[in-house]
Amino acid sequence: MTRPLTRIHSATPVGEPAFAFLETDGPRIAGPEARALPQGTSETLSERLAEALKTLPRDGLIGGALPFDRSALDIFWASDTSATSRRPGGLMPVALGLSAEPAASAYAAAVERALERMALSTRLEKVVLARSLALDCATEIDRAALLEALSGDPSATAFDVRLPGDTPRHLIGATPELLLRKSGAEISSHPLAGSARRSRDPVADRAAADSLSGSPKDRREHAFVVEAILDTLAPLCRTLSAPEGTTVTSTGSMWHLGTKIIGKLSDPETPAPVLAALLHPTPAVCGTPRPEAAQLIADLEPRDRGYYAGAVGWCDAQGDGAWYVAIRCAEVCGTQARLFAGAGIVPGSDPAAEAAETGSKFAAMLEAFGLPRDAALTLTE
Ligand SMILES: C=C(O[C@H]1C=CC=C(C(=O)O)[C@@H]1O)C(=O)O
Repeated sequence: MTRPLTRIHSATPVGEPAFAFLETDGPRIAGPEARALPQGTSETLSERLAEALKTLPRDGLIGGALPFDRSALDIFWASDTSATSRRPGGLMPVALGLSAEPAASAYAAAVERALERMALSTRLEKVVLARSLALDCATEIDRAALLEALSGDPSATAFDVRLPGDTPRHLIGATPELLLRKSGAEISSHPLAGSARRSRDPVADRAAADSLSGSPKDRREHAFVVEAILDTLAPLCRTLSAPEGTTVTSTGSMWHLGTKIIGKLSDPETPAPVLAALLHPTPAVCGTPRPEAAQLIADLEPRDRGYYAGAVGWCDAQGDGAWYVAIRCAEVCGTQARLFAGAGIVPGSDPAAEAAETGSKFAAMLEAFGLPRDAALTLTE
C-alpha cells in the first residue's frame, strides 16, 4: 500500500493545546479549557500573575510567551487541568518554497554595520543580530507532527505556544537554553552563547568543540550573558554560584559554550515567570548594554522579532516552573512558517562566519520540516 505524502487538515483540530512543553521529567500541556489571561507588558506581569494564581487549582498550569521587546504584549494561558497526552502527529506537508529574509549577504552587511557602530561607541560591547527563513507548504502544517519531530533531541526542550489573535498562530521550536527553572527556593539557569557547527565526522566534530572552547572571542561573547544573569539574580538570592564554570555543551546540530548557574531565592514566593521577565532579554539574544543593543537591533533588522528571542515557559499553582529562551523556533500559521536564527556579534566577529553560523542554527527546525539540515547554507540569493 502506498502512503500518502501529505495529510490535509481543514481546520485546527479540536483540543489542540494552547501550550505544550515536552520536558525530560514529563510533559507540561494545557488542558482544552485553557483561557488567555489579560495581556500586558513585563511591568504588570507580577500583578496579573498573582491574580491568576489565586484561583488556579492545584493541578492547574499557566504557560505562555514573553515577546523579545519588553514593551510589547505578552501572552499567558491559564489551564485548570494539565493534559498528559497529545494528539498524535500526522505527516509533514510538502515544502513548496524556502527563502532567506534577509538574504545571507544582506545579513552579513548588517553585521558589518553593527561592527562599525560598535567601533564608534564607547559603550556598546555586544549585539545579537537575527535573520529568518520563510517556508511555504502545500497544506496546513501539522503542529503535533512538528512538535513530535522536534522532541527527538534530549538536549533541547520542544515547545508549542499559541500566540494571540483569532487565527491560530503558534511559536514552535526546540530550545536548548534554560533561562530560569524554579522549584521552591531553588533556582537554576543555563545560559548559552558562543557557537560552532557540529560535524558528522567525529574527528572534525571534536576539533570544532575544542576550537570553540579555546576561542577568546566566543568566551567574551559568553561572559556577557553569565554576568548579566548573575547581576540580576544576586540581589534576589541567599546563595548563587556557577560551580562547574563554563563548559562546552551540545545539541544535535550545534556546539555551545554554556554555564550552569544555581542559587537559592531569599523569597521563594516569586513566581518563575516573574523571575524570567526580570532576566529577559539577556545578552544571549539582545546584547550589552541592553538599551543600546535593542536600539541597534531595531535599526538593523528588517522585521520585528515578535516572540522569537523572547521567553517561553510554564508555572504551576505554586509559581514553580521552567522558562526557556525562545530560540531554534518558528512562527507557524496555516501553511506558512517563519524560522529564526541569530548570532552574537562582538568586536572581532567575521560577518561571513556569523551569516554561516545563523545558517547552521536553522538545522534542527529544517530537519523537523523534513528538509535538509544545510538548506539555509545552500540557498541561492
Ligand atoms: C540567538 C540565538 O542563539 C543564542 C544562543 C546560543 C548561542 C548564541 C551565539 O553563539 O550567538 C546566541 O547567543 C539563536 O539561536 O537564534
